[in-house]
Parts: sequence; structure tokens; C-alpha cells
Amino acid sequence: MRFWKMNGAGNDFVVLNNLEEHLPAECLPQAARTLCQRHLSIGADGLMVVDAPTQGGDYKMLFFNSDGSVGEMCGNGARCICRYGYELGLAGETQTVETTAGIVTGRRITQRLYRVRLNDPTTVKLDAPVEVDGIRHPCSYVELGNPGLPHAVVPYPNLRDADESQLRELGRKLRWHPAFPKGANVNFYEILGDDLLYERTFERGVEDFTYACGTGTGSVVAVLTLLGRVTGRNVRVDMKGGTLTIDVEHAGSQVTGLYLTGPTNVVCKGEVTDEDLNLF
Ligand SMILES: N[C@H](CCC[C@H](N)C(=O)O)C(=O)O
Repeated sequence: MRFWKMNGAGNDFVVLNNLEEHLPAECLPQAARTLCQRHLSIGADGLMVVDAPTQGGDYKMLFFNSDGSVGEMCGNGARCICRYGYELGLAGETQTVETTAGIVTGRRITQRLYRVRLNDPTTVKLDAPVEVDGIRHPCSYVELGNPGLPHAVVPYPNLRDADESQLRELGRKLRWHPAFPKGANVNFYEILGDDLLYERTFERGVEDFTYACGTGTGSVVAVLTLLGRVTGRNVRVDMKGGTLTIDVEHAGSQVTGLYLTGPTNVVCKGEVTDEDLNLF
């Protein structure tokens, strides 16, 4: 079985081409759990599988978190898969990807730089504070696409110097907070300057911080644009694994276009030989 290992700003993925491999859908969650394990296997935040289109797109992207759960969408994953699709000849420089959350369009800018139009927000609650251990945390809540990928957006002063274990503890509690029926990816941010942010995302399905989160940055910048805290044009978001750029189009309080641009890396291309992988 052939695979690519890719990352988008350090958010890393194993990519399989099911147009060639023909793996049955029911074995994919287990494949994700096995292949994404760090130390024991290839190791990644998620597994992405390219499959045949059913809605007129160039292909379908299935996304699984490292714990085997299905993610509705993944922004960095979509950027990576657009590069994969382009380099494999499945699509051209501009492409249409079918995701669980809806259609995502992508564009090659340079060999390593890809831009996707994220699913439009289907829910935006700008002021939705949540209480954890008796403390009220300011919070916004966003879902992108339908079914929506859930994101909590939480300001965190001096995020760059935050105590790692305290931040992880709060991230985990917010991720499982009953205010979020689907659970949530928890995006902590700090405003560093004009249209410049620092962000850390505690991800549902990875159950830890990842090095970057594309839909997370999109959600944060959409919220801050609607709140008038950033312009929404070319907003730079620094994350541990690299820098992502977000553009927001909106008509009043309605976001009408959300664009994610950032780097990709093809780390290796090879054959999966994991002897613990039991597909059938
Ligand atoms: N890192 C991804 C989002 C993954 C979402 C996943 N953790 C879930 O909640 O199912 C991104 O770049 O947009």
C-alpha cells in the first residue's frame, strides 16, 4: 500500500489513494488509529484518504483523526490534499474537493504554497462564555460547513509564555465542555500586532495540541474580523509549526468567504509495511 506523509505548517497527515488501494470504508478508522501512532507507526495527526467523487468534484477527501474518529473537514489537510491531487494528476491548479462538511475549493500558488476556500461558517456565536472550575472564560463558537466542524475561539493573554500543562488542562476541559454538543477544537489566541496573531489549538480527535490548525485559524480570524479586531485581509497567524494566512469576506455579520493560505511539505512517499496494521 502506497502512502505519502505530508504536513501543512506542521499539522501532519498520512495520505492514501483509495482510487488505487480500494480499502473498504469500515477499515479506515482502524487504519487511522494504527498508522497515526507516534513511535509505533508512521505517526500523524490524521489520516486522509482520496476516494472517487460523488458530487461533481475532482475527488473526495475522507479525514480521520489519530483516534480514528471522523473529522468533518481539515483545513491544513485540504491544502495538503490539493497538492497531492495536483501532483498525482487527479486535478489541475484549481480544484474542487468533496469533504464531509461540503465542497472545498483549492488553488496551487507555488510548489509548496496552497490556498483553500474553507467551508462557510454555519454557526457563529461571538459571545458565548463558558465556565470551567468556577471561572468564566470569554469564548466564541463557530462551526464551519454542514455538518459543521466545531471550533471554540478563546483569548489567552501572554499565550506564548503560557504554562504548558495549565494550558493543556484548560484545553482538555473546554474540548469536552457540555456547552459544545459535538465537542470542540479549542483555539487559544493572543493578538500580537496589527493583523498578527499567535494561536495554539487543542484538537478534538488528537486530544492534544497540534502544531497548526487551518480551520481553527480560519475560525479565530472570522470571529476577530466580525468583532472589528483585525481587518480580515491577509491576517497572519503564527502557530508552532509555521505561519498561516487568512482572508475573510463578509457582508455585515455574515461571513461569505473564508480563505486559508499556507505552506505544505511532502515529507516522504513510500510503502506502508506496518506489521501491526490488520486491515481485514
Ligand atoms: N487540524 C485541522 C482540523 C482537524 C479537525 C479535527 N481535529 C476534528 O475536530 O475532527 C485543520 O487544519 O483544520
